[in-house]
Amino acid sequence: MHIIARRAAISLGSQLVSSLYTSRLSHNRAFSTMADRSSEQVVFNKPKVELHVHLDGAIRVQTIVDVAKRRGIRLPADNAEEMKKRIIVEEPGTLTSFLEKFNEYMHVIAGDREAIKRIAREFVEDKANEGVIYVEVRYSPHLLANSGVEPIPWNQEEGDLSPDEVVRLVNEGLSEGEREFKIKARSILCCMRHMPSWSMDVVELCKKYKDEGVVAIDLAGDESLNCEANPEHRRAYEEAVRCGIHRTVHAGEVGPASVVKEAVEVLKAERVGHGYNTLEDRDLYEKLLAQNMHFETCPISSKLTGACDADFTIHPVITFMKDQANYSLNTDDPLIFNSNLHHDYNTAHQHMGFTEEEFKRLNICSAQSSFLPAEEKEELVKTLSEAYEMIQSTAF
Ligand SMILES: O=c1[nH]cnc2c1ncn2[C@@H]1O[C@H](CO)[C@@H](O)[C@H]1O
Repeated sequence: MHIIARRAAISLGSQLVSSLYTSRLSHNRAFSTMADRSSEQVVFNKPKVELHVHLDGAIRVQTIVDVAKRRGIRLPADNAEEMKKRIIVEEPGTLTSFLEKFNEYMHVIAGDREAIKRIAREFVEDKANEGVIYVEVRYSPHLLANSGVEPIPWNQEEGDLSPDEVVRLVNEGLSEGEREFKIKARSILCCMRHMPSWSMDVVELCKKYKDEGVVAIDLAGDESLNCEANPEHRRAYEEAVRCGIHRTVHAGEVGPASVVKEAVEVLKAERVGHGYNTLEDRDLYEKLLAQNMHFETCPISSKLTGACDADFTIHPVITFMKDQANYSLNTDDPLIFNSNLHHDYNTAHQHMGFTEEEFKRLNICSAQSSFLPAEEKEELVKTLSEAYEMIQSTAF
């Protein structure tokens, strides 16, 4: 009964999505994520899976402006268009300079219960509008809290919103969005490379909320400054393994292949966030290909963070595609990249030679590599296969 209901929800989601779509994004839809890509073609107008996107990098600019007004927080710009100009990265830079962009707005959202729930709900709406039927969204509960976290982030005054309550609020917002927009959303909790003292807390939160939508642990942040995982991160990942918590790690985005090797061999990552520099170590790459390791790639992000060459025609994801590797296409931080998932797919199509068949294949790979329980994963794969007309749908 439960499974049928879930399945109905997913199929309804895909029907809804396809019925809403034309080959071009409507202005409203594009505006809802503040990415003015209204004239952009939609090359893959089919249900999709997204596995690597940061909640705090996927907030609507309008929401930041609204919340700042309500809370009486002064922003350097008081309208969305001006604020957007301050936040977005338009030219390739570095991962370090990109990460500084979070300083522009995180103090507005952090510590505010209504805002946190709102960004989670709106996130699901935006993903539904991009044709995503299953998404795993990640964030650091500590970076949205203002109590029970040391140091308190974003120069906030101490308040009473703990990382634990942040997770509950995000879960509520995501669940509301799921019910309203008929797609499935799960979350991944991030440890931060520069804050090893938070990592044991993060794994405890993953354990506590395992049955309420939290599916995995991640390690995010600037790997260029922290090439080797701190022992506290290692301990958190050991605990995750011990308790059956799924694991992904940002590695080989800007750091060398050795970070990927450590992620897989020491931290026991089941998926690699980005992973482009794996290609620098042929043996490692071949080993990971043989293991069917999943790479969560983010083309637009990789250009703007300077992780990869700005010339998309020589992008590492082309090698993944040619080798028929197991990888996904993702937005990473659509707010800061002024982007959306269609833009990543369009780029892959226009500059990297991606075909409709490859889009289908990589989405099936993504579903298979999701952190859903086996039964739900099977349902997701089946829903995609049917939508892609890869198997006959069987009537009950
Ligand atoms: O591309 C990325 N690489 C590494 N860290 C990132 C990236 N995008 C966002 N974050 C970091 O992850 C935190 C939790 O969501 C964000 O606050 C940001 O610091």
